[in-house]
Amino acid sequence: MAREFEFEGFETKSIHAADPRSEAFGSLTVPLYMTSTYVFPDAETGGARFAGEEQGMIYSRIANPTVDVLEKAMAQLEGAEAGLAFGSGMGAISAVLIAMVKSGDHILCSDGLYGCTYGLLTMLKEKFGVEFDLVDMSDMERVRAMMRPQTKVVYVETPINPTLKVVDLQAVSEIAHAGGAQLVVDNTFMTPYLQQPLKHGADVVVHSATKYLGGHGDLIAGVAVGSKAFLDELRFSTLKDIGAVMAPMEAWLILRGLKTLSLRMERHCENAHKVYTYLANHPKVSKVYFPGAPDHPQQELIARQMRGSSGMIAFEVQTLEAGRTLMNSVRLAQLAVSLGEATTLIQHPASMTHAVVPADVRRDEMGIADGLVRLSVGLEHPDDIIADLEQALAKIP
Ligand SMILES: C/C=C(/N=C/c1c(COP(=O)(O)O)cnc(C)c1O)C(=O)O
Repeated sequence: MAREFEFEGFETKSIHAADPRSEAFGSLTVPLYMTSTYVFPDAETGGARFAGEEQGMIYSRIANPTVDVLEKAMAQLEGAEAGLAFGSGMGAISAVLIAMVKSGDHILCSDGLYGCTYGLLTMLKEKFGVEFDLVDMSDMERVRAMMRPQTKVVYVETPINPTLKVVDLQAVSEIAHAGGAQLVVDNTFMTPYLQQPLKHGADVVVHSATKYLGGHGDLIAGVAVGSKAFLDELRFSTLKDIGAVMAPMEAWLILRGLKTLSLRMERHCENAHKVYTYLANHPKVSKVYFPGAPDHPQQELIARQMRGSSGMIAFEVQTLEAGRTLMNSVRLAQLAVSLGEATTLIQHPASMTHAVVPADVRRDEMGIADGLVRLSVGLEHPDDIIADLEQALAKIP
């Protein structure tokens, strides 16, 4: 079980949230329950647990003791009543959205989303008649105008993958709630160390735990946090019956990642600021998108909503060819999708993470240019990251 807190510091909570002392032997780390099923003491107990009349483990697709500790730890770090773990970020997102909508409903989204999230929305529309629209959420009048009586969910990434635009959660939540909709926020790029959307009016927060939460590029996982009532509903519906469950090993690794989350996010932020300054002054870089930019137009909102920039930077070079030359020339950064781990990663959204988005939507609504490159700034020495970019940019004719 995760302990109830008498300490306030995030750094303390993220280390002590997983309190295994209720387990046997007093192990300091959480025991790893590599089991698919649980033995009932007698038939009556088995029946009572299936009927929901008695607490207790039934089957690891429904709950697992190691995963349970992670769920409670994530709820505490995000300031939620409850958490639920999934086998991937997309598993969490699909379970939440499918639970919230039915045919004929409408989802209003930020005008930028991870490519597969857009793919999921397209599938829900084409196969199940759930409509969705993207809207520029820097214009609240436009958001209000796009709400429909059928709008059940307002779905937001902030900062947006990959353009890093920031959305005012408090303002959007007021519009969503006034229209009878729930606000779902994907907090993957920030983590609860840098941003806690529930404090700004979100109803549910989702994460790709694959990224900063695990922090070491060695797992795929997802998490949702929110009200206990909603997450209990999810557990026995779109988790249990669709089945995108998190394995106990992944939960154990994420709990280990959480212990250094605050340290790692501080270093990701620090390194990203140095890399941003380098890129912003480079003659071959035409535009840089970074929430930590000192002249960022949304400074007031960023200061109110975010504790730091995180480690993500997007920037444009003149052409797609120039971008490819750059990506083919890095030697320290790795040319790979994903983000949020110790290794600096570089990728090309238009042809990789967002290739699934129709070109007109990708370019005209999401603002993803063909020359846009996305950098997940890692934990290497910043001088080495910059020297690597310097030699790679020099290769652009
Ligand atoms: C290759 C994956 C990338 N992203 C993923 C992602 C997911 C989906 O998370 P799983 O990959 O299902 O854990 C959810 N939410 C956000 C904001 C994401 O960036 C990527 O961008 O590089």
